[in-house]
Amino acid sequence: MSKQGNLSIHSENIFPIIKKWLYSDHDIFVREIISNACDAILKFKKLCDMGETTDTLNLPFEVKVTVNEKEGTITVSDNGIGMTEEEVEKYITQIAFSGAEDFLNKYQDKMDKDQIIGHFGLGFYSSFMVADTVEIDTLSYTGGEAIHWNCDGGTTYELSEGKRTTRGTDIILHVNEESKEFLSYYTLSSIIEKYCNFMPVPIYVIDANKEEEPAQEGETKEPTVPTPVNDPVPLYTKKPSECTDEEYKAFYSKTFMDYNEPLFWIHLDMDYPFNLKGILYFPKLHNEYEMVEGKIKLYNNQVFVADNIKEVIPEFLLLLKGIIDCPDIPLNVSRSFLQNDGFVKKISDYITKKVADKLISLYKKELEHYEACWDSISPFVKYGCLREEKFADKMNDYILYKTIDDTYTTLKDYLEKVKDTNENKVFYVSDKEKQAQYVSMFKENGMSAVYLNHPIDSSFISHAEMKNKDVHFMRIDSDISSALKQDNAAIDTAKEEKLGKLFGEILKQDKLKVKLESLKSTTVPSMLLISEESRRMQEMMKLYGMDTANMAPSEATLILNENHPLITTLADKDLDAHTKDLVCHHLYDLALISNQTLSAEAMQAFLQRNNELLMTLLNK
Ligand SMILES: Nc1ncnc2c1ncn2[C@@H]1O[C@H](COP(=O)(O)OP(=O)(O)OP(=O)(O)O)[C@@H](O)[C@H]1O
Repeated sequence: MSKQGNLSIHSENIFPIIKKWLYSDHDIFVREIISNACDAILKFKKLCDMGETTDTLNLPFEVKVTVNEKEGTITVSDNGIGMTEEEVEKYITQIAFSGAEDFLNKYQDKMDKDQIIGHFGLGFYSSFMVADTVEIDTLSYTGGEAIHWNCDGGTTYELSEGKRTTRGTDIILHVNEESKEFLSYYTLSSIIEKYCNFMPVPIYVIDANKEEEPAQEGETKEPTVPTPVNDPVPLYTKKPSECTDEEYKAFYSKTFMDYNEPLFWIHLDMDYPFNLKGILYFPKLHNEYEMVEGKIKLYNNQVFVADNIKEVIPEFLLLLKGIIDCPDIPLNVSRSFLQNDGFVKKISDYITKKVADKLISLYKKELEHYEACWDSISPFVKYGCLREEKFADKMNDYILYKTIDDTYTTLKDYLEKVKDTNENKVFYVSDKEKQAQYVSMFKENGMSAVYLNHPIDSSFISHAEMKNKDVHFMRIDSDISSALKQDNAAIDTAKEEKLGKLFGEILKQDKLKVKLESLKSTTVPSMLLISEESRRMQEMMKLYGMDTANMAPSEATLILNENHPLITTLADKDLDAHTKDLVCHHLYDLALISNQTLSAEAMQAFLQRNNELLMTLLNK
């Protein structure tokens, strides 16, 4: 039997386009050809299950990829369903080809290759991206003649009698000059691992040019048992009830090459109204400022599609590591289509809901563990709240705040605790070092404040205020709470005025307010309070790249403690001008220092003053 045929009337332009197109990721052919081979095996298995065939020859089911660098070929062999002559003509030359033609007509004008999510649809013909000639050797499970198909990338193909004696198909690619890199056993193996690591049939990669090392004299050599490059039954395809913690952890480290244990995970398993399986892992952060580089691998029926597709997976989840396998997502469509697709939105809503449910259940059932994980997961949860309204609504009562006593609290519990001293006000620490003096004052007075010192927190604070209407977040140095002041202490206004005038004349800072307060603490003579609003405004302007250098400093108030001897002496004693100047500057600098770093100039003056003070001590 030998026969020639024309591929299609419009085919002249197809091959050059296939060859050029998707040049950047032409390794896709690996996925297309191997997934066809797996499909052929699954189809045959199905026939066996249905009792349609009793052919048990040629087992076990497997796909073999043989690379022969010397001959320049890659052969993908399967022992699946095979094809008859009619099927080759129908599926390969008519349907598949018209599929490829349709596909290219549709997308060749779109220069943006990312337009098509998974590039599904190019199918068998993607092999012509890397091969000049492609051959098919196939024998159908229905028996009959083995078929050989051959096409050299022109407009015709040849059909003749094939050589296969067992059921299945060999696809032989004669790799072209420009694609020789794929003939390397290691390159090809790693591409197969990338695209086919969870395909449902064992896949073996064989180096045809590798010679077995001869056994040494007197040595009996054990034959090497080949191992598949893939995991045909990945953990996420199993039922959650069948998986152990150890298996989840092992799957994590193998899949993500991360040898740190994940904090916890969510096994997704949905059949209706869409199919979705997967596992999402929460990785552990090594320090509080680290942002993990997450990775969500998207699969379609165990065939790898791509990493981190934000059109399908809510963006904030990309901070996690995980696998999502959803056969229902339409992948041969543009990204902008996916973005606006209601069905895809439902999938992403489902995943978001599952994540929130898991976190809430941890809070309710394993609070201790949830608290232990909080520092690692908090940037993720907060980012999620900023990005997804629904997630924020669900999580609102389960967001933890770390207090200055190193305990964890919810917003509700915090507000309940402070309702007598600072109702609806949350004092927070944004910088542990710079605000240490305020923290110790709070602690001395039994007051509570929370740490919000992650870069994400400034945005999160505004969001939390929006969600919790009456609540105000105040940085710990922005206000003097009544709890820090002495009860019912009347301020001597004449003294306050006198000191205000003195500091005004000496410091010459128009914007600086001076206030006398009767603080409980007798160790702090002066402190600086920075207005929350004006500080936030400046921070925001900085964030948007506006020049804040020449702007007036944030509204600040210098608090002088009426109960500190330095202040009373300064107010009451008749001091010479130089001493007054020295003490006022110093009190201001001391207040400033516990709030921010001094400018170079201020630091210079401060050090000089210190020296002078030491000299006066020595000269006493
Ligand atoms: N190894 C194989 N064994 C048996 N049939 C095959 C094999 N490879 C391809 N075929 C047949 O050729 C058809 C066309 O394959 P092609 O890869 O072009 O498209 P597809 O697999 O149907 O869809 P997709 O575009 O998603 O890949 C397949 O549907 C199948 O019937």
